[in-house]
Amino acid sequence: KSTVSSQLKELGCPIIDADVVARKVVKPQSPAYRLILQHFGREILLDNGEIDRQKLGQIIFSSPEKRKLLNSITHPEIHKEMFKQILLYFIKGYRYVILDVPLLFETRRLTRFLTHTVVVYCDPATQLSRLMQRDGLSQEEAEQRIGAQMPLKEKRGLASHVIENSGSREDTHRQMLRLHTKLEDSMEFLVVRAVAVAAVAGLGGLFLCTVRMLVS
Ligand SMILES: CC(C)(COP(=O)(O)OP(=O)(O)OC[C@H]1O[C@@H](n2cnc3c(N)ncnc32)[C@H](O)[C@@H]1O)[C@@H](O)C(=O)NCCC(=O)NCCS
Ligand SMILES: Nc1ncnc2c1ncn2[C@@H]1O[C@H](COP(=O)(O)OP(=O)(O)OP(=O)(O)O)[C@@H](O)[C@H]1O
Repeated sequence: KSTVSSQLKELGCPIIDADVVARKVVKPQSPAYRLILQHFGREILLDNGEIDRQKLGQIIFSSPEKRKLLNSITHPEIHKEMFKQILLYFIKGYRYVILDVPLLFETRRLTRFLTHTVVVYCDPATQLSRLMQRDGLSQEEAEQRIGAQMPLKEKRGLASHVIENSGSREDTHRQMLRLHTKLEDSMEFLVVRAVAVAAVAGLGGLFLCTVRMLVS
């Protein structure tokens, strides 16, 4: 996903990266940080008071219950922050925003606000070896992380568009350009801008409707 979203960023597309947001919402003294400490204890902290991501990762990727608990703490905060950022882009006049979200189909919370969903697919063996290489993980650690998410094959069936990324970056780039053109063509930005003005004027009830149109 990050590979494709950074290619889209180079084209000037606005991107909201859920992984970046996830790091922001657990900064020391934030509500999610406090809840994490309450439930996981101070032993998951680094000396500087920040969360030791490696330690927390070891805990949650080897226990589905703990992962569920962490998700229940972080996901509402992540989604709130993402909606804020979406609205900001909208106010700035962007016609749409691209969300880079690892657990989109697993949490299902966001999908109803989106008209287009894109899965960046690669075959399982390639996924495993790329993850091991990128994060310096053992095979077991990488399998645990992949096992904590819906299989890509299943996600592929749920997406409205698929980018096949088992091959070269150049091939992926070409597919991304084709998809970008197709999606740009499908934007109805005049309607979207009209709703944005209403939302900025404080018509709170229109917020969800605004978001739905924004990411269309
Ligand atoms: C557990 C944490 C501290 C580990 O951090 P770390 O920097 O070591 O790993 P990173 O965030 O890069 O994730 C590693 C891999 O695991 C996946 N992943 C991350 N969180 C989860 C999760 N809750 N469930 C399934 N897969 C996950 C990522 O997509 C990635 O493929 C961190 O992933 C986290 O805070 N997760 C909970 C928030 C979350 O769900 N983030 C996903 C995006 S919304
Ligand atoms: N076509 C490709 N050829 C070679 N390497 C690739 C290709 N696409 C992605 N990679 C590499 O695979 C690794 C994983 O890709 P990327 O970080 O884009 O995945 P992601 O879906 O964002 O992952 P996560 O959900 O784990 O954050 C990265 O090191 C990336 O550079």
